[in-house]
Amino acid sequence: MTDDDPPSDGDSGELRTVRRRPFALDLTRPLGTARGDIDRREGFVVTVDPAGNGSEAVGVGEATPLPGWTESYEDCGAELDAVGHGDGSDALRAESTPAARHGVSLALADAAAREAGRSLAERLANEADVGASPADAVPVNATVGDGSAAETAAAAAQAVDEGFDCLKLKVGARDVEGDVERVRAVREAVGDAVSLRADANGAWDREAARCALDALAAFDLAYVEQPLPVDDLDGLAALRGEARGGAVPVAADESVAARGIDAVLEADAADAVVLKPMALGGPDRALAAALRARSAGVDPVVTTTVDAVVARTAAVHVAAAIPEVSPCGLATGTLLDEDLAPDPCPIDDGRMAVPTGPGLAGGAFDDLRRE
Ligand SMILES: O=C(O)CCC(=O)c1ccccc1C(=O)O
Ligand SMILES: [Mg+2]
Repeated sequence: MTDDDPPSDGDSGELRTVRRRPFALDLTRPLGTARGDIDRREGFVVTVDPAGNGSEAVGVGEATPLPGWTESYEDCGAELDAVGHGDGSDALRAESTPAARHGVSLALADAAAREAGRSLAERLANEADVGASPADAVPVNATVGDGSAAETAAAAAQAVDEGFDCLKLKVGARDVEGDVERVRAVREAVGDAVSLRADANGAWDREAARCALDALAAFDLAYVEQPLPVDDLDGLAALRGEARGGAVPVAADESVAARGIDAVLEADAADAVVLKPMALGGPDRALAAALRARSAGVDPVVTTTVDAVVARTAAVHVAAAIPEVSPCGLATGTLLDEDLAPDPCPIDDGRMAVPTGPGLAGGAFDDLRRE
């Protein structure tokens, strides 16, 4: 990492100092998706010092944009620089620069939670009026990228050996028959007790999606994620009822990030919604979307955008604040070849531990907070 702080306003008597420091992390191997490979993540560690005195309550956040999902790296950095002269996340535009808002709002929430001696999950749940104590562990799925049927089945079997009982397979990067063979191979390899999801990342048109869901109905999928392009909410709503009488539930992911949770719920477009704090503008916004989905009878699932450890840990706190959350796509740390700090959320038997705090993870990110 190199130092690239924006000019500090600490001397001018401003309430807050916001700093950003760039990082770049390679994936161990590319994650194959219908929208291309993800092979490297570049972003910013964000720190805020609400008291302006370098006290214990300096908060840390992370802004790791993923073009297609969020603003560009350049726009994210520019927005963080701008807010470094302003007064925090309220000034940040969640719609146009969600990753920047994520970084700052997370750092502020971490600082506030530390100050109060609570975990981030406790603070988020309290601010959102959840009315239940956060979980101390959350169920997670393993994420399996595109590959041949044999490669996919081998990766799936390995994940099950490691204790996962829910797997998410990337589909849509090859033709529908190829994906059906992959899902068949996985189901044969892991047996009936393992929950399977498939994520098409918007690859199919309506006809291909109907074919795919008809063929995939034989394999007892928990859901197919984003089978249609982001804007086709009516298509998603229709697909839910069509395929073998609705045998394959539908989840919306890109559609939530692009159109907003309210539009997706209003259109009856999904049985489940995939919520990425980095794409939605922050942990607070992701939790709010999850609670709205819940009250509409739609199942919320929290995932990362293959973020570094700070944002990943924040997403774990978001998931922990959702009562009885379904398996979440948070087990993405092992996709990275290196990380900003050791991971404070060990996975055991398909469940990820939620750090007790204060803030994100007690002293686990002290080096990042103080650098
Ligand atoms: O949900 C998971 O298992 C991991 C996260 C994931 O798949 C993902 C990661 C980066 C960008 C997009 C996506 C996605 O869900 O489509
Ligand atoms: Mg997805």
